[in-house]
Amino acid sequence: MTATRDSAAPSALRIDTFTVTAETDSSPDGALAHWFEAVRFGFHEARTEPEDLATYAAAFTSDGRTLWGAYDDAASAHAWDASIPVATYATMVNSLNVGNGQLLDAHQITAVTVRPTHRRRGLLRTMMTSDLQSAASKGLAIAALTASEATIYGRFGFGAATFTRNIEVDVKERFALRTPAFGVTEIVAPASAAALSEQIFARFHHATTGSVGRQFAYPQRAAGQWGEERPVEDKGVRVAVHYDDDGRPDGFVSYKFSGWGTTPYTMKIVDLVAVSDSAYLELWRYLGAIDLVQRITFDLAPVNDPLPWALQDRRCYKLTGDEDVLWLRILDPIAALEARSYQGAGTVSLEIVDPLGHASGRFRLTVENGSGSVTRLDDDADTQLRVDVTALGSMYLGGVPARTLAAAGHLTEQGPAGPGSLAVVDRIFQTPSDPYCITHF
Ligand SMILES: CC(=O)SCCNC(=O)CCNC(=O)[C@H](O)C(C)(C)COP(=O)(O)OP(=O)(O)OC[C@H]1O[C@@H](n2cnc3c(N)ncnc32)[C@H](O)[C@@H]1OP(=O)(O)O
Repeated sequence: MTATRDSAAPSALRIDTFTVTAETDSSPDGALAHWFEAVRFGFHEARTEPEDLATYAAAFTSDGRTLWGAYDDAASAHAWDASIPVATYATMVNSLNVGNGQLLDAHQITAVTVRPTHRRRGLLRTMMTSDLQSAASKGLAIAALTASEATIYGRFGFGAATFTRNIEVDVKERFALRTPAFGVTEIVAPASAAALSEQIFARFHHATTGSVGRQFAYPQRAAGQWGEERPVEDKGVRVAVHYDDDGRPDGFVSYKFSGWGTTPYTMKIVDLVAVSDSAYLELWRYLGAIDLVQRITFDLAPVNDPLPWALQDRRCYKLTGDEDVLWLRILDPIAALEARSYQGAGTVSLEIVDPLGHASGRFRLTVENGSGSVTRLDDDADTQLRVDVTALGSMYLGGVPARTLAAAGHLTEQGPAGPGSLAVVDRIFQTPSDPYCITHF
């Protein structure tokens, strides 16, 4: 474990950061155990079981996580152990599919908690501003997170960029698909499930704009090797894999029965990954054929879900919620805008407004044959559009049209060449499908 100290912490608090490695002390008295105590406290979860710490340490080592803890050395007598941080924060780097199969390293932020006794004193702001500065100086063009509340991260330049839907599907007698069946679906032996899920996710990740690479825990949870609460086997999780006509696995679903006490009898999808729309529908055909089940719930359905349109009776499909998943923060607009692909050709000049300064400036984006190049302009150059950095994050993957953000005041046409530039942005930023992120972190 390597540690550094941040002297910018609010007075009397000490911020340490450490990376988890194979040598990290995972004993109940170690810094990792104390860090977990704080995170689980922050998210209202039960205290960590000591025997789980070594498993988490191995997982975090594989993820390459850096952990932050803010410590209150001046805690009064009888207060919780001063070695348990009063605030936590963690980062790792994973790839983000920015469209057209292009993967860009994204700086991921997770495990943000501040103890109620220490909230609203600027602890989050201290950790976040110092971390974003460091990520930008390492050359990471984008930071990403999934947010517990929509009100926290806009002030740091993050905009909601991908969305999913919560659905309930009635799988009683009237459930049937109108699409022709293809391939086969098999129940997977528990020992093979993690590797198969990884293999299928890798294909999905390369094919899906908005997907982020998964941390160590994902295949374990998909396979039931890890349960929802603890990294120990959950024997209630079952896994089915769909194989295409050539016998190649192209989708999996892992699911768990909610119990005979739940009515209607409900199967909850733990994870579902399909590399094509047809594999997705075949997994639903399988789910709809499970006997004794009346309802299936899924929290990560795509916004433009083909399922209701493939059902004989689209009213089997009920939308129960709408969620933002990935929030993006552009740190380097030149690298970020040049990494994604575009539709056709067009030119637009932008003034990016970023209160933290990372993406501030004036830029010209020139798109030819779907590729973009970006030039920094003089600070007093005329530009056609003024855009908040949060809006740039929201429109970056094509998930939110610029005209929608403009209507909400986040984007404004300006200057003599401004009129019409919004339409140009909407045309060139359009993507063939909605960005779709099915990974929380
Ligand atoms: C990526 C993730 O991990 S998402 C999980 C986020 N964590 C949680 O939801 C756990 C419960 N909440 C918490 O632990 C804390 O309340 C946190 C982490 C959200 C905020 O920590 P704090 O140290 O209190 O934030 P800090 O004092 O730095 O506030 C910075 C600014 O954000 C604002 N802010 C902080 N939390 C919130 C919130 N939940 N809603 C709205 N505004 C907020 C503050 O008012 C402040 O605004 P200002 O700069 O305009 O004055």
